[in-house]
Amino acid sequence: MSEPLFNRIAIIGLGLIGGSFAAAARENGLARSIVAGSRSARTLEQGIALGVVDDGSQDLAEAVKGADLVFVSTPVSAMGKVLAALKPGLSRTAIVTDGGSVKGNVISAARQALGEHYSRFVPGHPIAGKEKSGVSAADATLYRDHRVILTPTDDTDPAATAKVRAIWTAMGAEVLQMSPQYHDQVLAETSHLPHLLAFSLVDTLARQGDSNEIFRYAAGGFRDFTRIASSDPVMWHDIFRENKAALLQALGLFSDGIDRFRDAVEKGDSDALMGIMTRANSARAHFMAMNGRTSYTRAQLGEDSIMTDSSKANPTYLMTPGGKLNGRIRVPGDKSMSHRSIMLGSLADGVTEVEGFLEGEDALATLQAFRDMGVVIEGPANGQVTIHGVGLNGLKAPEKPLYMGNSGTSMRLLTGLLAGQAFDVELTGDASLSKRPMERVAKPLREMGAQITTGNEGRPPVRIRGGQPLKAIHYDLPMASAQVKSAVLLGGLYAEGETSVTEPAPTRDHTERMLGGFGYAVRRDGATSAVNGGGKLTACKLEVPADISSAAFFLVGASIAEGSDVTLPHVGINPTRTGVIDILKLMGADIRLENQRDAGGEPVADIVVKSAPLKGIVIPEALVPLAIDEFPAIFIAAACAEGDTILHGAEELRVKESDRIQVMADGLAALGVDHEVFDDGIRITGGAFGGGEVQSHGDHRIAMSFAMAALRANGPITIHDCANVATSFPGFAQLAGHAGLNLEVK
Ligand SMILES: O=C(O)C1=C[C@@H](OP(=O)(O)O)[C@@H](O)[C@H](O)C1
Ligand SMILES: C=C(OP(=O)(O)O)C(=O)O
Repeated sequence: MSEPLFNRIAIIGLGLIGGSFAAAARENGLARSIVAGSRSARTLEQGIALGVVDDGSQDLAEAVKGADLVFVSTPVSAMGKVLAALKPGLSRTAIVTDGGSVKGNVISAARQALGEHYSRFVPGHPIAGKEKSGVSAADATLYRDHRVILTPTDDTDPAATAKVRAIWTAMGAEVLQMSPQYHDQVLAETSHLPHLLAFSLVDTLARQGDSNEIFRYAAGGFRDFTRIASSDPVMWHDIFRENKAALLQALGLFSDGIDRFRDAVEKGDSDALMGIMTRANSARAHFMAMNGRTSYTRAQLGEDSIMTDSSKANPTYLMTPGGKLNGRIRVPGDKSMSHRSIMLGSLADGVTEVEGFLEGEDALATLQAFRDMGVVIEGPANGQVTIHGVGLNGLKAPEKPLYMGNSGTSMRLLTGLLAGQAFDVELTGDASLSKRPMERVAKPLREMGAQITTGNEGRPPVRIRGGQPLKAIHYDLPMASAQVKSAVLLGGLYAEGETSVTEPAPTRDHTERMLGGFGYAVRRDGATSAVNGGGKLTACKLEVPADISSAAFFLVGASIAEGSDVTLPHVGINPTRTGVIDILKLMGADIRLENQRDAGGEPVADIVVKSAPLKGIVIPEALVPLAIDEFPAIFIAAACAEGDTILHGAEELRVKESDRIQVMADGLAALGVDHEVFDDGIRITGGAFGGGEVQSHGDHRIAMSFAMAALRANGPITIHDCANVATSFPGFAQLAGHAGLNLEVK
């Protein structure tokens, strides 16, 4: 047996929290002996009788003698006195920690009471509890899969913090670390305020003369809202007093919110009412997703700064080799079009209805940004979104920076669109987006008169100074980028005169087509597109087809896995997006387009793919921009083809969510695929390959591409860091599993 973490643990205050800590320590073999200190002889007797602790003392200094860990779980208001009382018994090296729900005041009390021993005090707060209280309710599993927040200060000994972290982790808890101030603020907003409101609502209604009548009719809403008003008044009395400053601040925020709501009700302002409630709906959906550890809003909500155990938030794909793909696979809506539907719908006059919207995190980041700028957007529900457009000049200044998550398209297109607004705005993103180049859009927009600054080396954050008159320019795009083209055209909506852009090679033209769909004239002349500023967009109905970039994984998977036969219905086959089909066909793939039709100005088809022997090719450079997002998947096809596949002219791949040339090369190397990296591309020699461990570097397309590689690998493939698959393809694992891929999400 391994050594227990502690020799002797003393629990001071043997209620539900202390008793459960003792029970969990015992069950997990974390101490040789466990004793308790409590003023109540009865509690001690009970604890010993239940087998939760071995021994106990009413004298707290006596109780902690010989303990190398002391866990104090008395009410927060008593903490100072309790610590002073136990201090004389503390051994020099003993670590003291607590379970109080307020940290600032507890820390001040501990600093005073413990004196020179303060550096061994590790403030903590397990976020767990249940309706029952007292040691008789002690539960060895209470902390399993719950969060525990530690708030060490600069004076706290890091070794002591590490040991306290270790014991909580051993009890199955997820340990987070943050500053005491942040803890008190977050808890005031998310726990103390709701408790106060529940107590207050019940009390307010109970005071009314006919309260019995009211409660008789109290329905689910009342019960749900006020359940926590049954909590222990003594404990909450303590918390409200001890966390006064943060609670008052949270109450202030809340009363501002209530005033806004009241105002909207009074005026019968439907837009304002719908705005508040649709934002609340989506925020709550994000919270729930966040707790399921999937949402881009983790960072937006400050969680990145408090998450220390990110592995739990980030799934790994465990791929069993072999298998084939079969059936009808409906992949989610087109990402590029989903972004633009929100942008143009918001700027239109009237109500735009969208069907087939991609409920992935990138498109949701765009949607949230427009909500933050005052646009009322209902949904998404089952791909349906209703956008109450505010007109070209109706956006409002957001209250905080707009968070674009992982999405380059959101940040670049919004930079263009926001360059001509009357207000200042800042755009931020996650770790990957924060490394991507933004000067490519800032530069032409500055030429138009915009005031834009970018961060270090031209990366995010992007800060835009409002109120700058824009003038039209002609811009020759230095690289084939639909995002830069779109940013300039969207800026052009606000510029005086005709803004035109010429591209070096055709790139996706959804901005041009969709502007047309909203009744905004776009002049198109060969490689040049142009708009006149000052026009108007008119709301419309939009149908977003399935995303060919998501379909691409199945085009490759079905091509490489013998016996596959897949139909991908209703996929967008806009000619500026079909490079992947052309490339795979050149390699020998069996791909047919059936039922070709027009859906709201975009061509769509059902794509039928059957497995076929592939051969290596030199990829025509003209096809590169038309397949720019599909190269990770195409590289997997190349690894399964006979002979060499050679790609040049694809340096843009290095500035996507990851450096897609290098990251794919690293993954191919892990599987033993022969290849050679070029600055602007790669050579891949196809053949048999094995399993291995692949890092996706948080890049959705890398993760999904290597998932398909498993169909032909000779060993299992483990793909790390797959959370961002949800940016473009929520539900990928399930859908692919259904089609025949052997994928386990861990
Ligand atoms: O305009 C768009 O919707 C996109 C353009 C492309 O980016 P670049 O413009 O950087 O090539 C593409 O990679 C991205 O996924 C979506
Ligand atoms: C490059 C991509 O997206 P974005 O630039 O919007 O992050 C992509 O989806 O592959």
